Amino acid sequence: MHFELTEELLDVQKMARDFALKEIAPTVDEDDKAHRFRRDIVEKMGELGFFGCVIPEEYGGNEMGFLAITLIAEQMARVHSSMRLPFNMNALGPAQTILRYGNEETKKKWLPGLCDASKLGCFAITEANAGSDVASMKTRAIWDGENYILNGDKMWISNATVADVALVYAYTDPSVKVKGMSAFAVDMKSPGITVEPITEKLGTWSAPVGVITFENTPVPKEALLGKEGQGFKICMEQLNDTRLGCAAGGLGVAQACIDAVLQYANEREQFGQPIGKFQMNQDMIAQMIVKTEAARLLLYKAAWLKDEGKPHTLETSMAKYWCGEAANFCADCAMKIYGSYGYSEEYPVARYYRDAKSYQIVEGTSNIQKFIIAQDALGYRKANR
Ligand SMILES: Cc1cc2nc3c(=O)[nH]c(=O)nc-3n(C[C@H](O)[C@H](O)[C@H](O)COP(=O)(O)OP(=O)(O)OC[C@H]3O[C@@H](n4cnc5c(N)ncnc54)[C@H](O)[C@@H]3O)c2cc1C
Repeated sequence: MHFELTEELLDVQKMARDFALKEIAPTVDEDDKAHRFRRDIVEKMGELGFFGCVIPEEYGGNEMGFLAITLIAEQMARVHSSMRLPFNMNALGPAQTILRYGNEETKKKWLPGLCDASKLGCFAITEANAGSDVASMKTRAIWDGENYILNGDKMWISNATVADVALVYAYTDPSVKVKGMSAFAVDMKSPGITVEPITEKLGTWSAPVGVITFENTPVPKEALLGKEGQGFKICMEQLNDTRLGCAAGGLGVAQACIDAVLQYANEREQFGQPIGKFQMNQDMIAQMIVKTEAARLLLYKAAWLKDEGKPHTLETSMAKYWCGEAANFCADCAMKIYGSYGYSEEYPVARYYRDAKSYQIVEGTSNIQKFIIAQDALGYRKANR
C-alpha cells in the first residue's frame, strides 16, 4: 500500500502551486471583488495542458490522469476557488463526456479547443424546479425530421455566459421517464439561445453563472451524445467525474484556511502571547488539519481508483461529501480564529467563508452524497455497480 505521490505527480503538484501563486495570487482579491472572470488565466492553464489531463493526445490532451487533474484543481482553489471551476466546465464535464459519448465529428469539433481553452464549456442539468431531482427536468428535445428542437430553461449554469459548448440534458421521450432523457453537445452560437447572468450570489464571484433559455433551438443529429434515451446514465457518469473537481475545490479552500490560520495565530497577540498558544484555538487548528487530511486521502483515493479503471462511485461521493464539509468547517474555524479581522475584507478569510458554501451544494448536495453512501451501506442500492 503506497500513500506517496509519484515523482511525476509531485512535479505536477508543484507546477500547479507555482502557477497559482504567480498567475492568480497577485490579483485574486481585486478580481474577486470586481466579479471578474479571468479568461486570460484560464487560457494560460489551457496552454500548459491543465485541461488535457483526461483526454488522449490525438484530441489535444496529454492523458496525465484524474489524480493529476485533481492535484492541479486543488492548487488553483487553494488560491482562488473561482479558478477551479474551469476544470469541471472544460475538462471533467464536457470534454470527458464528449470523449466517451461523442461521435468522431463532435470530438474533433470540440475536444482540442476544450483542452487548450480556446473554447470554453458548461453543462446544463439544473432547472428552476429540478435540482437534486434531476429526473424532474422539463427541457424537451423533439426530432422534427431534420434536427432536434430544444426548448427549456436551465438555471444556475456555471460558465453559461462565456461557454462555446454546452452539455445539455433534455427529454426526447418523457413518457418512459429517465429512459427518455438524452444528452447533447450544443453549440452555444445556435439560434434561439439566450443567456442571463446571475450576478447576485454569495461567493465564487469570479466564476460566471447564468440561466440559459432554449427557444426552438435546432440541434443537429451529430450533437446527440450516445444514443437517444442514454442521457440520464450519461448525466450520472458526468457527475461522477465532475464531483472529483468539486471535491478538489473544497480541499483547496480547506487548505487555504489552514495556511491562513497558521500564519495569523502566530502573529496576532492577546493577553501578552500569540493567540496560537490558547488551547481552544489549538483545538480548532488540530481539527482543521485532521479533517483536511482525511478529505485529501479520500479524494486522492477516489481519483486513483478512476485512473486504475476500478469502480469509484462510492469513493467519489465520500470524497465530495467530506471535502465540502471540511472546507466549511475550516472556513468557520478560520473566521473564529481571525475574529473581527476575519469578518473584514482585509484578509482572505471572508472570501474562503463565502466560497466554501458552494461545495455543500453543487453537483449533488452533501445530503445527496450521504444518501448515496447510506443506501450503499444498507444494501438498498449499490453505488459501485
Ligand atoms: C454556484 C453554483 C453553481 C452551479 N453550477 C451548476 C452547473 O454548472 N450546472 C448545473 O446543472 N447546475 C449547477 N448548479 C446547481 C446545483 O447543482 C444545484 O443547486 C444542486 O444540485 C442542488 O439543487 P437545488 O439547489 O435545487 O436544491 P434542492 O434539490 O431543492 O434541495 C434543497 C435541500 O433539500 C435537500 N434534499 C433534496 N432532495 C433530498 C433527498 N432526496 N434526500 C435528502 N435531502 C434532500 C438538499 O440536500 C438541500 O439541502 C450550481 C449551483 C450553484 C449554487
